[in-house]
Order: sequence, then C-alpha cells, then structure tokens
Amino acid sequence: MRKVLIVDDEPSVRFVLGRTCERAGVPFLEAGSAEEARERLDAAGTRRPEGVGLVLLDVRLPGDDGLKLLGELSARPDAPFVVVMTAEDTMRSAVEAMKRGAADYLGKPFDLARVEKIVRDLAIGPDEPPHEEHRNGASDSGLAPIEPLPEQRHYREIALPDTLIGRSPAMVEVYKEIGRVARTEMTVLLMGESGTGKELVARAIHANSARARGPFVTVNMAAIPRDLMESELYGHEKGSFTGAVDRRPGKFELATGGTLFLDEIGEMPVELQAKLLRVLQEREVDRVGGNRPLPVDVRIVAATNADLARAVEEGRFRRDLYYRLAVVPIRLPPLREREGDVILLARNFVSKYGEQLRGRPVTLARDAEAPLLAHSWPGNVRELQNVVQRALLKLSGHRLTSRDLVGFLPAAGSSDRGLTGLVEALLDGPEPEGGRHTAALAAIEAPLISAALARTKGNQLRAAELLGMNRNTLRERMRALGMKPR
Ligand SMILES: Nc1ncnc2c1ncn2[C@@H]1O[C@H](COP(=O)(O)OP(=O)(O)OP(=O)(O)O)[C@@H](O)[C@H]1O
Repeated sequence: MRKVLIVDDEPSVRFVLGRTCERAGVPFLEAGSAEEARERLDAAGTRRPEGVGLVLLDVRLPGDDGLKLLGELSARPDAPFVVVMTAEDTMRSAVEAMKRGAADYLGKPFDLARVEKIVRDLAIGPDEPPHEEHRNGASDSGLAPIEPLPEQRHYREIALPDTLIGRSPAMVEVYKEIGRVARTEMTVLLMGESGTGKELVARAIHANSARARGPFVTVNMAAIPRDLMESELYGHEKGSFTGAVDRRPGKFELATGGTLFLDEIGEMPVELQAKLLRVLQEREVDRVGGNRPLPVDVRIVAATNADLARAVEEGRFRRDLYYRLAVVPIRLPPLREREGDVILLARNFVSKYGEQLRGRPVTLARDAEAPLLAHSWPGNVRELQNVVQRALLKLSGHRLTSRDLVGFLPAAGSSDRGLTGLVEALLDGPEPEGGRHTAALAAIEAPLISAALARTKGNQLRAAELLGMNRNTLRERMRALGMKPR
C-alpha cells in the first residue's frame, strides 16, 4: 500500500493528520521541513507500490516553502499526489497551489472527515489501479490532466494581489478552478448571477496565466448596439459601411497575446453567433469589409448571468457555440450561499471605501453584522458594495453601525426574509463576538432606539417615554450598543 507523507513544521498538526491516516488505514511518514521531506521521499521512493503516493503539504515551512517543494514534485515524472494545506486561506494561495499542480487544496482548520476521504481516495493500494482522472491537475469537472507548463518561471515574477475576497468553501472551489485553468489556454465560461464577481474572476484567470503580460480586453454584449457588434468585435476597413470613416481594429485584434472577456454572451443575437463560432474554430477573423483574414491569438473567457443551457433549448443560443465556449464551465456562487463572506466583504469594503470616500479609517461595528447577515443580497457583491458606499457617505463617526444601515437595507421584520430570516442567518452564520443572543437583541434594539430618537428629534427623555423605559436605562443601552447621542 502506498504511504502518505505529512509535511508540516507543527508537531501537533502532524499528530492530528497522522491519526487521520490511521483511521483511513493508510501508513504514513512525517517531515518537518522541505529538506526532510526530500530525504523521506528519496528513501521511500514514489514509484514503488509501497512508496509515497500522497503528500499532505503545508505551505509555510522553515527554509524552502511548500510551494517550492510542490513545484519540484510536480516536475517529476513519478509525481505523487500533493494536497496543499494552508492557514492563509486566501485566493492567492489556492490559485498558486492549483497552478503548480496540486491535486487539492485545504484551508486550515481542516475538515478532518474530508482529509480522511482524500487520504482514502488518493493514497491508493497496489490492488486498486490509480484513477488517472484524479492525477494532479485534473479536476472534478472532467478536465483532461494538465501538463506542467515549461515557463513556470513566468509566474513567479508577477506579484498578484488578492483581488477576490472570500473564504467560504464555495469560493475556495472557484479559486481552485482559477488555478487549474490559468495554466491552460482553455476557453472558460463563467456562470453566475449579476454582481457575483465574474469579471474579477476573468481578470484573475488572465493575471495568473502565461498571457498575463498581454492585454485584457472586455466586450459587453449587452452594451453594444446590434448593428455595431460585428465591427466592434472584428474591426472594419475604411468605408466598409456608412460611418466607417477610418480603418478600425476589432476587440479580437486588440486582445492579441492576451485575453478577450466576452461579457453577457447570452445577449449576442443568434445571427451573429455563427460568425463567432467560425472565428473560434478557425482562429481567424475577417474585418468588416476586409479581404485578408487575420490570425487570432487570444484566450477567450465568456460570462453569462442567464441560463445559457435553457437559451440553447429555446433556440436562442446555438448549441455548437455553447459547447465551444463551455469547455471549462465555472459557476460563481451567489452571495447568499457564501457562508461567512458577507461580513468579510463588508469589513473590507468599509475599510477601503472609508479611506476613499471619507478619507479616514472606518470600521464595521459588531451590531451591524446581524442586519447584513439577515439580508439575502439578490444583487450579490455589487449590492453589498453599494450599500456600504451609500451608508458611508452619510456617516459622521468612525464606526459603521446597524443604525447607519437603516434605510439602506430592508428593516428587520420587513426584509425579504423577515425577522425569521435574521434569526436563521444568525444561527447559521459564524458566532459573533459576544454571542448570538446578544447580537440578535442588539440587531433589534439598536434600530428600535434609533427610530425612536429620530421621531423625537434626538430628545432622549421623550424617546425613553415612547419606548416605555427610564431615561437612564436608555442612556445605558445606547452606550452598550455603541450608539452616540444625536
Ligand atoms: N469576491 C469579491 N471580492 C471583492 N470584490 C468583489 C468580489 N466579487 C465581486 N466584487 C465586486 O463587486 C462588483 C461586481 O463584480 P463583477 O462586475 O465582477 O460582477 P459580475 O458577475 O461580472 O456582474 P454582472 O453580471 O452584473 O456584470 C465589482 O465592483 C467587483 O469589484
């Protein structure tokens, strides 16, 4: 039976992972650094049936880091599976790991049941032949195994920002897909509701690809009048139609050496879809009014917020073009399915736009979390961004509280999911500081007090009367909730 090699400098992590291997019934070795890992691998080998079949690899290691070791391992013809583990559960680490050939990526703290399953699936015994589709770089979505690119150097020179915020399991899956496809030239179709970050994902694929130094060109099919679409995409020669006063290159030409992002592809009129299909198949374009085809050297990423498969069934979108585009489909989850990301995004937006719009540091108050979690965000990340920006514009202090969100979000009780929604969101979401009970009461009490104060124009005595409480109690509650007198 093949062995698992656990590489982590933290003995307690090695211990826990060791027990997990035992539970899975798979023998294991341990190493505390990349150096030690190389020694263990040399001694045990990776080719023999009792050699190392799976490496559980931490990124942060003393000396050479895990990503360096991963690069070395992926380059070996007898590469074992490598599952990368990291506490820096960000977009960059997931993308980097998959790009360098990891079989999977896990953020800490681990879901041990999942680790156990991975160990069972990937550390395969001699009597079960290895499943080729699970080899490094292959994806669950049926992608062909990916050869390591010759120019791995290329990547390291580019410092990539963490453009996408979010650590929910659903987003980590997206990061993994970005890493997998970035090292290929495959056409990608991004599917997701409006405002889920499709354009950011397209940019991330580009920035992580070997075309990163080339242009990233966007065409929004919904924004171009149908009559101009052909010339916009493929360019035109002077005088080829009324208004064509100059020779103009099309977006395909402008994106040469880079990536062409075809946004809202579902909006493309059927009669123009045939030409796009031909261009993609023949990798050549003809300018409108031109007579010499130009070679196409672009990577296509298309996006849609419509149900393209249904559009195909209804005859509004060509089936052959759909298959051409959906070589690698990536689905972007709506914000309501991204557990924990709402608060993470909100904090980031508050701090970023606080500086930009107010020119000072602003933080998100704890009591603002419950109303944010209660909302279902039909407009996804874009809606959240707008709500934060609008609330910041009216903000006078340094903290954005639930009171500051009043008017920008449906009030608790009248929101699309109602008070029950707020409560459910609190129970499902991460435990807020101070506990769920306190957060729930604050989420109701703060807007109640601020509404009473609004009615009494800030008169605390009258507000206290309206609420049926003592003025001192009101003051105390306001202090506890972090509310300032108007
Ligand atoms: N994960 C994320 N982290 C940070 N910002 C994000 C994230 N996702 C989306 N955004 C921001 O939300 C806004 C909408 O994102 P984007 O334009 O990429 O969405 P989209 O899916 O392309 O929307 P549409 O279908 O309406 O064009 C942008 O301002 C983008 O910067």
